[in-house]
Amino acid sequence: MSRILIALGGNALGNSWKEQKEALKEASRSISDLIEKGHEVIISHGNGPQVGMIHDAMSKEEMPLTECTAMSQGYIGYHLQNTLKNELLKRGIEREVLSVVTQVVVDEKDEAFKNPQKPIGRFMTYDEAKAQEDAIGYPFVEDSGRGYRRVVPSPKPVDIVEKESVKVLLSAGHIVISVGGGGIPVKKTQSGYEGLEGVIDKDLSSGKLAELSDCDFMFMLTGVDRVAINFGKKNQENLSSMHVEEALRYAEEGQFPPGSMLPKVLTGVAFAQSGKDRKAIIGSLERANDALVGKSGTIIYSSEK
Ligand SMILES: Nc1ncnc2c1ncn2[C@@H]1O[C@H](COP(=O)(O)OP(=O)(O)O)[C@@H](O)[C@H]1O
Ligand SMILES: NC(=O)OP(=O)(O)O
Repeated sequence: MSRILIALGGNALGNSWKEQKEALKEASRSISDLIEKGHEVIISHGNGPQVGMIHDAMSKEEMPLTECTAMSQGYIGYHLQNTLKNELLKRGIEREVLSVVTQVVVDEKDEAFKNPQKPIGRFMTYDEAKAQEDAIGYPFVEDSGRGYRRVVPSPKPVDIVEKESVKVLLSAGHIVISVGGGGIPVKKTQSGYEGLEGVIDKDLSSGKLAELSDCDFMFMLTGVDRVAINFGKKNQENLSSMHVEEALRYAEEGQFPPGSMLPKVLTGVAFAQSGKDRKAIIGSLERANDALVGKSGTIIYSSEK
């Protein structure tokens, strides 16, 4: 039996509440397979498309991104609690599934605040993105051949405020959802914690949570079956495994874009190096079970495969 953190990609959640619920029914089947096999599971999720949608919808209120991330934790967390609980009940498994609204401490001097790099919201054409930049001042980037998206600051996670509660819930046997959307970015002040504008990368926060909760495996489930080098080019090569040194070399060569695959690979490297026999796997949700037995996904390892 292993303890596994599963990080669900924001883009694997669809573009509307209906699509999200259907996608999470599918995710809940894969996650339940792991639970049925006796593994302990912790879940985190992205919120890039969703936090952009919420921010746009709340624009009249000028709702800060921090509050929008909190809303996305409730919105996605509810669907996940509901679909996973129902799938477990169908299989005769009685377990509590609950979301922890999670704050993540960041450094207010993080360079990311001056250099927005995290794509959020919907994919746009160049002309749409440029018009939005001219009208509202939102900078944008091209995102992995899929279109153009708004970018926001994405500070690195330093600590998880609710980490002790997460550990208590896990040791009581509950299935916990935490650091949704990377967690709500906060800074520590003399009088407590205060929200900061940005969206933390959920893979980086998930890596922290996986280390703190002593996981054996960390799954980053996204839109591709495997990490590739020369991604999107004629000579694309999908990788079934990467030693940490190989992964860092590819990262140096610029094989992984900063707003998408780079944080996953760097998180995988840090997790694999953080303890003996810890392994990170990047792969697709549909093939999560295959990935656990090495038939899919890209395993990142530091000692033995
Ligand atoms: N080298 C690469 N190998 C595989 N996928 C890549 C690579 N570079 C960019 N990508 C793209 O990055 C995406 C994963 O990043 P992203 O969509 O931000 O993740 P998430 O699913 O967590 O939201 C993949 O679906 C793929 O389109
Ligand atoms: N917060 C975050 O990293 O979301 P995505 O995984 O959707 O980009």
